[in-house]
Amino acid sequence: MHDSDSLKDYPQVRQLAIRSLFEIIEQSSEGTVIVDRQARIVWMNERYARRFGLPDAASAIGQPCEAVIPGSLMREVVSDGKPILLDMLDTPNEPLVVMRLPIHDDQGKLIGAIGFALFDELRSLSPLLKRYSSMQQELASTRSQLRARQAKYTFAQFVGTSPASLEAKRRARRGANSDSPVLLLGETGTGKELLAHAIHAASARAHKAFVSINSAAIPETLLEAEFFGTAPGAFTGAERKGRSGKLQLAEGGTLFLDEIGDMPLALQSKLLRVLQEKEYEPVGSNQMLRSDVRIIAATSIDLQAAMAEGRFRADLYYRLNVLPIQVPPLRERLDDLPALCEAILADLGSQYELEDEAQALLMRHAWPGNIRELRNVLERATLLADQPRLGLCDLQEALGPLLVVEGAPVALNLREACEQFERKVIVEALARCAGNVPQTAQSLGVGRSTLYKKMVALGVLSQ
Ligand SMILES: Nc1ncnc2c1ncn2[C@@H]1O[C@H](COP(=O)(O)OP(=O)(O)OP(=O)(O)O)[C@@H](O)[C@H]1O
Repeated sequence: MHDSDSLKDYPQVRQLAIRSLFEIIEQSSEGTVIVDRQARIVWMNERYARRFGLPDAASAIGQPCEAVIPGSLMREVVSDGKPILLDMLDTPNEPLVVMRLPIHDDQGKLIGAIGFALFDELRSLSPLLKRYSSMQQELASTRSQLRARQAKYTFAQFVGTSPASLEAKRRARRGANSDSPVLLLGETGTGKELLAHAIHAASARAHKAFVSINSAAIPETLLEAEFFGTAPGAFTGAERKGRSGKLQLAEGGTLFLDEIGDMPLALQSKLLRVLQEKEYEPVGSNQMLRSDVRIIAATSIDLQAAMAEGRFRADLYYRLNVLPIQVPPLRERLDDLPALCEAILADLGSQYELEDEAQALLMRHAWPGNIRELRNVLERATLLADQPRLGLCDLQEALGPLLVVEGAPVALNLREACEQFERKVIVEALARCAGNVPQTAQSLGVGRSTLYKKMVALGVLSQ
């Protein structure tokens, strides 16, 4: 009889094929396991048992499959009866390529499932596995980057129930519900950045990135590349490969432009184009990229004055000024001070408390550095104090010279009154010049070193 004759009896051939298939896969696979209808292991080969740290296959019998094979989906197969022809099973060593098939009895009733771990013998799958593991790595790094770029604050962290605070919060919430630009205006340390985070966190873009760029902190020559990124080959050395700009990192999310008033004019024109056309070119590229970002800008300088002096483009100002939010200085919302102190002290360590006289002293200070200054003062007081109850002396020491808030009832002698007036003039001029001392000195008509000396003497600048 020819070999081919034995292939004519189809049912017989089918049985042989089934047996051969089972034997070949069973022998060449990394492991085989059979479970019953309850997903309990009824058989396992020795190799597979050892892979999962068992001394022998017999010790697996009767155990739920997941107890032996973490992440096993055999239970899914016995519950819905559907095969999983190709899947990846993560194991502590390497991922396995697995195949899971339901087992039916002669009447077609589902009685269990068989799983094969195909790995070593399927070398042709190694490019696939490589790709899978590099995709896993990429996914993990994208996830961690996104986590790092998520909003750090929510509205709940903006402490304050004074009318001025509630109004700023109300407008910010309105900003969160729209996609239009938001312009946060207010002195340094008033909580503009906190509100920008909170707006993003409450917006529809919350699951995407929140990216900040501070125009005052980055040298002008680097700002454009930082903003738009660079094309491959645009630079030599480390930058040769090209780099994503903040706009690209914020794609789909929110771009926070801190100290927008310090943005160079050339960059202002390019930003305007992004806002209007929603496209930009990375540095050294001639390819336009589409951009979908929500802009929140903040400044502590007077943008109207900057416009009048030609330092800020009027068209950009009008484009950004869709929803202006004035964040009030602390001296105009001293009602918020007790709650702010409590929140900050709780953040610094739950044991600290302020005595009444200490609180009263803080209520008299004008807080040119606003809540940032309050935080620093309280932090300093907790470091200097010997006990958790912070008294008047602790706060006097931490605060330094008091800058008395206008209108506060206080008896001053002539020298103190003159000093207070000088301090007020200097602090206001500094605020107008965004803290730039040479510019402030010029505007006050005094020399730079004279101004520095006065600032130290008056406690505007610590020594
Ligand atoms: N209403 C508030 N409640 C609680 N903490 C606040 C509040 N406002 C500001 N802070 C805290 O004060 C500090 C300064 O706030 P933030 O950086 O948001 O100010 P800013 O206006 O952006 O300052 P700058 O203009 O100098 O960048 C931060 O530690 C912030 O968490």
